[in-house]
Amino acid sequence: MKIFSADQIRAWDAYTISHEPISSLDLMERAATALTDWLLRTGLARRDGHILCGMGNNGGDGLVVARLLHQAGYPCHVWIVRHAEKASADFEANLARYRHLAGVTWVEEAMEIPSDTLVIDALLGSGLNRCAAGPLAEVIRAVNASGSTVVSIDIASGLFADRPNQPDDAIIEPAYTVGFQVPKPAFLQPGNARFVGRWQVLDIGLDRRYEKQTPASRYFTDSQSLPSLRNRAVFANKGNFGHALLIAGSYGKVGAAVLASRACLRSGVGLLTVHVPECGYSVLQTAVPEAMCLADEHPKMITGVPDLSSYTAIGVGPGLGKAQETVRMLDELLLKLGGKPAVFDADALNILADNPEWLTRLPKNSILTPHPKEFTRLLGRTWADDYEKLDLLRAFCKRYSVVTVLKGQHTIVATPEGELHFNSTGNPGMATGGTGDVLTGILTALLAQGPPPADAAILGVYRHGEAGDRAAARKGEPALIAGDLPEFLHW
Ligand SMILES: NC(=O)C1=CN([C@@H]2O[C@H](COP(=O)(O)OP(=O)(O)OC[C@H]3O[C@@H](n4cnc5c(N)ncnc54)[C@H](O)[C@@H]3O)[C@@H](O)[C@H]2O)[C@@H](O)CC1
Ligand SMILES: Nc1ncnc2c1ncn2[C@@H]1O[C@H](COP(=O)(O)OP(=O)(O)O)[C@@H](O)[C@H]1O
Ligand SMILES: [K+]
Repeated sequence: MKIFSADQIRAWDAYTISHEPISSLDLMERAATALTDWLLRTGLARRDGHILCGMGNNGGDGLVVARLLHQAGYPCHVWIVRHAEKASADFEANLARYRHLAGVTWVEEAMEIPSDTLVIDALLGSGLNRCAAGPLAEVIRAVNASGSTVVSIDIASGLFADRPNQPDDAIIEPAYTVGFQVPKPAFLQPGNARFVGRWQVLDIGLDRRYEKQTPASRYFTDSQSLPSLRNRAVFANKGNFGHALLIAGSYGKVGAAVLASRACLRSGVGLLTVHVPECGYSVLQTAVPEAMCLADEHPKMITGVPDLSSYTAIGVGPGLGKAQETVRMLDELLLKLGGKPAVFDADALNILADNPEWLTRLPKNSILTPHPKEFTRLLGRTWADDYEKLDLLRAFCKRYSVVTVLKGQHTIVATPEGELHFNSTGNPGMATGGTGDVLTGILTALLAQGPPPADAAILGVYRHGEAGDRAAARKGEPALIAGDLPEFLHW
């Protein structure tokens, strides 16, 4: 699914209005009807709730929701904050319609909000063009202080859809954000967690032709937009699915090699060889009998690179450590890789960060899988906000011609062409040691089977999160451990 900017979404509304065709008033009715149905379906609707409206179309949505809830037997208090000289036409039309049913209260300062009620936030939507100030800011702060359950329509009032806010901006902190059609960039930024809550988007029937014909550089990966794994032909043999080599583990961290290996084998690879320090040999042969094992001559760390000619993809990094001998091994690996597809993770990334001049030696389209800390090390700097992080990520991928998987809640797959793919699966239960090693195993297996690296990364990241979601559903988030993930992979 494409992710559009606030301007593009506005243009999409306009396209639908002129091509369906539908009046803007009827489109507002459709959006607010979908939202009211959601409130009724989830059981959040209640009598005596508070609906807070601004004077734009977001406020117009609020007035339609007020009317529909009233008609459904849930009359609410409607407050309108006077923040402008003039209201939007659709707001005015819906104010007139609502007034047939009940009154509204205009305010120019914060009102009393009870602590145990439902607040529907329709103050400001995607039309926000400066930070909320004056009475709007007062009302926003009063809502946040009330402790009520807040549902924001379209986006939390005060939150910019596609650019950073300042730390002191007045922004609603909702329990839920209910947006329309597609997620807004703001929903996906870790720094906005407080201002988004649990979010979802409702289909309001915006014209699909606009989505098809409008270019985007940001995507949301859901089950509908996944690259697929090649079908396994009936007469296939193991030679058809690649031979992966994992280079992983050091004394005390052989588990990382085991986790990556199990995940690799559960991701369709034909053959797997794992290169571990000598101390990991019997561990690996016992824990993962399906894998072949090469023992390094060093008892505790990996110091050498095997002959790479028979491998179709290489994964390096989990549990490696950063001993001098291992640093030399990575240098040798970069020399020997040629153009082979490869995944670099964990200490392989930390070694690259210590030797940034090696980044230009990475094979084109290599996959790098840093978490944010590792990414700051690779960059040699940090970022001022989530949006700058995305700019830096794009520039990094372009400069080194690599695919970068920036891990987190919505893991981002960034391509050398400048596309950003935000993942939709995964949960906080996965914030536990070793889940990244599992991802490396998955990605190495997929690369070995030959798809374009960006597709392998998008698909692998999605399935990794999905396995985490299945594991969490079965065991509960706190009980989830990395070893569960390979068992819950399903292709
Ligand atoms: N017909 C349509 O195009 C649809 C629009 N929809 C709703 O329309 C909303 C966007 O409507 P608008 O473009 O009217 O935008 P808003 O409802 O966000 O209001 C913008 C108005 O407030 C002013 N404003 C912006 N920032 C302000 C600030 N900090 N302090 C005071 N005033 C400020 C603007 O100048 C403008 O007059 C969406 O968020 C969505 O809720 C939905 O009804 C779906 C269909
Ligand atoms: N809150 C979260 N929501 C979704 N996924 C998460 C969350 N926290 C962590 N993850 C996922 O778990 C994995 C953690 O990887 P990483 O930090 O490398 O762990 P490790 O180094 O212990 O293997 C990543 O794929 C990340 O996307
Ligand atoms: K809002």
